[in-house]
Amino acid sequence: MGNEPLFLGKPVRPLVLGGGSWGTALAFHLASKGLPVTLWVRDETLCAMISSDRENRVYLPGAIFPKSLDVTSNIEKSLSEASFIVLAIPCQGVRETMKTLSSLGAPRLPIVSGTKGIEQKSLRMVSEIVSECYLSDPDQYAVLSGPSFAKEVVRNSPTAVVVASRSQVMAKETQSLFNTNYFKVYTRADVKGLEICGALKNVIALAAGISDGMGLGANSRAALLTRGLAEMTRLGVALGANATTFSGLGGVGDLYLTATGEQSRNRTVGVRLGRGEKLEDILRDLGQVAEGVTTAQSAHMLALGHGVDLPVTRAVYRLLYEEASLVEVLRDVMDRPMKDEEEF
Ligand SMILES: NC(=O)c1ccc[n+]([C@@H]2O[C@H](COP(=O)([O-])OP(=O)(O)OC[C@H]3O[C@@H](n4cnc5c(N)ncnc54)[C@H](O)[C@@H]3O)[C@@H](O)[C@H]2O)c1
Ligand SMILES: O=P(O)(O)OC[C@H](O)CO
Repeated sequence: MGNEPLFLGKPVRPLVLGGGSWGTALAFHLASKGLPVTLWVRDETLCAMISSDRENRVYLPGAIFPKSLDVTSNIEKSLSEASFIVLAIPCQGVRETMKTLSSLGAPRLPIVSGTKGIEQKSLRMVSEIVSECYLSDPDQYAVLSGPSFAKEVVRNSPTAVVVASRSQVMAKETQSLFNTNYFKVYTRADVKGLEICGALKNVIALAAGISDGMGLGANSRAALLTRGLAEMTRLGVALGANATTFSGLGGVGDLYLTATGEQSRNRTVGVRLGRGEKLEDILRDLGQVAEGVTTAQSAHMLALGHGVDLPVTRAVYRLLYEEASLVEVLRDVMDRPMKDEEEF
C-alpha cells in the first residue's frame, strides 16, 4: 500500500460505467496514468469483443488499452472492488443504473459524472437523479464537463475541462486524479450550472448544425451561438446557477466545440436535419447518443415550468417533436419582438 495514490482516503480503484466512447476514453485516460481501472460494459457481446481486442473498435477504435485497464460486464463484482464511480452512460439510462447499483446493497461510492443531459420525464439533472436513487451525500458527487471529444482525449490532444462539486475536497481530489500535462482540469463549485451548460450546449449545437445544413451562413451560426449562450445562462440563473459558469470551459467552451466541431454527434444530427433528412434515419446511422435530441424536450419543458424564454431551444423542440418545418421555426426565431440585447 505504501505510496499507493489515494482518492478521498482510499486506494484509487475507479469503476467506469459506460462502454461507449466517453466511458472508454475516461477509463483509458485514468489507466494511462497507471491506475487500476475497471470499465463496465453492459452489453456482454461488446464486453467480450473489447476484452479480446484490448480496444473498443465499435465506439473508440485506435485506442489500445493500457495493461491496467480491465473490462467487465459483471456490475456486482466490479462494484465491490471499486473505490469510486465514473459515470459515462447516456442520461436517460442513469436512473435505471443508479437503481441497479442501490439494489446490490454494497457501500455507496463517490461519483464523478461525465454524463450530459436532462432526464426527459422528471426533468432532473444527473446530480438530482443520483441523489434520489443512490447517493444521499451531495459532497460525494462531482461533475466533469467541458470541451472534450473522446477521440482527442485518447490521442492526448491538449484539452481543458472543469470539475464542479459542492465539496471543495471532492472537487480538488477529482482534479488531481484526472489532471495530466495534456488534460488540464479546473475546479468550480457550481454543480447545477455546469450540468445545465453540458446539457443545453447540445441543443444549441443541434441548432447551429441545422443552420449550417440549411446553408444559412456564418452570420447565422454566430448569432445562434451568442443568443444560444444567452438563453443557456437565462435558464441556469432561473434554476439557481451562477452566471459566470456559462462563460467558462463548460459553457462557452463546450458550446463552441460542439456547435462547430465536425466530430460532434449533436452538430452532425443538426446538419442532416437542416438538409431535410428524417430524424429516425439520422439516429439509425449515427449509432451513438446525441443527447441534444432528448434534452431539447426536457429543456423546453423546464423553461415552460419556470417561465423562461428559450427561443432557440423551442425552435429545435418544435422541429423534433411537433413536426414544425425548417421554414416555420426559422420564421419563429427571426420574427420575435425587438428587444435590448441584455434583456433577460
Ligand atoms: N463522446 C464524447 O466525446 C463525450 C464527451 C463528453 C461527454 N460525453 C457524454 O457522455 C455520455 C455518454 O456518451 P458516449 O459518447 O459514451 O455515448 P455512446 O453513444 O458512444 O455510448 C453509450 C454507451 O452507453 C451504453 N448504454 C446506453 N444505455 C445504457 C444503460 N442504461 N446502462 C448502461 N449502458 C448503457 C450503450 O450501449 C453504449 O455502449 C453522454 O451523456 C455524452 O453527452 C460524451
Ligand atoms: O459528440 P457530442 O455532440 O455528443 O459532443 C461530445 C462532447 O460533449 C463534447 O464536449
